[in-house]
Amino acid sequence: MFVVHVTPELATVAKVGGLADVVFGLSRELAIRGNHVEIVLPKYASMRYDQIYDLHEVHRDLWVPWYDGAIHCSVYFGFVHDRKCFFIEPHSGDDFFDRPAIYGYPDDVLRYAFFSRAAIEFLWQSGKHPDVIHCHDWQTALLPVYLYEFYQRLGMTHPRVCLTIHNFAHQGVVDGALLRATGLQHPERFHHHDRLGDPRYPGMLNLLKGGIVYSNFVTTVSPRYAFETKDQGQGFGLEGVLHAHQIKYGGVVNGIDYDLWNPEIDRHIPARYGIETIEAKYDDKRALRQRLMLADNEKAIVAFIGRLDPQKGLELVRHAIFYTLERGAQFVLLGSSPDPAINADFWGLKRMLNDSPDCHLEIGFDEDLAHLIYAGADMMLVPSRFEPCGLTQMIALRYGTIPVVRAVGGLADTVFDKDHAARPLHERNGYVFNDYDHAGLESALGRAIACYRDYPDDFRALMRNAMHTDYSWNRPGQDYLNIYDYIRNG
Ligand SMILES: Nc1ncnc2c1ncn2[C@@H]1O[C@H](COP(=O)(O)OP(=O)(O)O[C@H]2O[C@H](CO)[C@@H](O)[C@H](O)[C@H]2O)[C@@H](O)[C@H]1O
Repeated sequence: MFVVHVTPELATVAKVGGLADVVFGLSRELAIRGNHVEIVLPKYASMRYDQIYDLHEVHRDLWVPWYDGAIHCSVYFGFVHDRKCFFIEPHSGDDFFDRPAIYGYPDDVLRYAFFSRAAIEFLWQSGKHPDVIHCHDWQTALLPVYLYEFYQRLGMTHPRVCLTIHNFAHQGVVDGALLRATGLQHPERFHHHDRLGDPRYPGMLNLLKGGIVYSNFVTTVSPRYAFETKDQGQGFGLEGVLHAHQIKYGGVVNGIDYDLWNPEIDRHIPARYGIETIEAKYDDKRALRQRLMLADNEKAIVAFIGRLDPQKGLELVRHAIFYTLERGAQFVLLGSSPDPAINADFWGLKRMLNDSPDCHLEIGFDEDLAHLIYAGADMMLVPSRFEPCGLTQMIALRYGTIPVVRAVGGLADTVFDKDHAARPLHERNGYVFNDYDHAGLESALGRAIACYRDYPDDFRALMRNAMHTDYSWNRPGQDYLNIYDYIRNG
């Protein structure tokens, strides 16, 4: 099968969050299973060019319709860790992707509306007829709209579209200027509530909604989040749309890339280990302490890695830092936010805790340090308000680092409480709490720290269970292939 992923992010070249990891891992899994896979993404000025092999121009003149004219683009090809990637570079005064960051600009919606158009125009002009075009999030949700409104008429009748929604909090809501820019000419048609009309803001258009309406299949990244978004008011206004299209909506838990996240071969950590050689994890713990100048003692290390976004439960993270220190453990945080106020808040906290030998907050994005933390920490905290899937708990499990999570979204589908889960003992792999408050958090984190200190054998057994859990791309890869088959034959 020929599959093209159209995406705003791809690890290891253009990563803001978990979406980048998913495209990276899933594309490899599909290729291993004998499919032809290509990836189309913007040519950002801010990409990690050192991670792209053999980058060269393949199309000098791609003209992409925009407003009343067209924007001249070039297309480059290169390999990102063996994945075949096409990078689209527009040449216009807008400098859509020639900017220091990936997101965070007032014209973000127009930038990605343009990218989606450029991506399908590129597929069309280069004569590619993939079986499936797999789009990701609001940034590429207009692609199926373009396909069915413009390109099908031109003879592009073969491809089917699968849209994966990694987060309903971001939908790409914009005013009618979008229609003029994109050539989607008939306002009454596209503003209609059956198409792109935003359910919450009258007169506005919603790209993600358009993607749901026009795609052949829509997934989100866990069954629990699929249920929460459709039936529990977590769809940020799109609950009704999901209901109307529920026949083509489902959840597939993400995998993690076991080549990248594997303590047995990880080159970012000083000591490699597996289930049988778990002792070596403590060399990584020492290395982590050395790197972050933490005291070397008998205490557990509790870690948090993630975007510092309200989604991640920042008040509970803050509370967890003090609670952890009070309970005689150490705390390590790695995170950053595009919001200066949130960063400033955590910088304030960092200054306040500067003298503690048991706490380190690292405010920034650091892939290498992330590996060392996954390996060196004993517990990984994920106290999210909502969490579509969550990758940090799955990576932590792989490294024998025990997740302490709130039972929402994908966290509820992947972590099972040591003491309370309705699961056989060998499948229990972490600590889980329900209520989004201090007592909830303490009920799980307190048990985890106490088990580490008072029942080391039990904790060790839990670590082994964690490392046995299979969250590779093996199963989700097959699930996506089944979806692709279903829509091709539908
Ligand atoms: N400061 C930092 N330095 C280094 N590495 C950092 C970092 N901050 C985060 N990371 C890394 O980025 C990834 C984040 O994964 P998450 O599951 O938290 O994704 P996110 O919420 O961004 O994405 C959304 O999409 C993903 C994928 O579908 C869903 O799992 C998730 O629930 C949804 O919110 C992890 O690999 C983590 O290690």
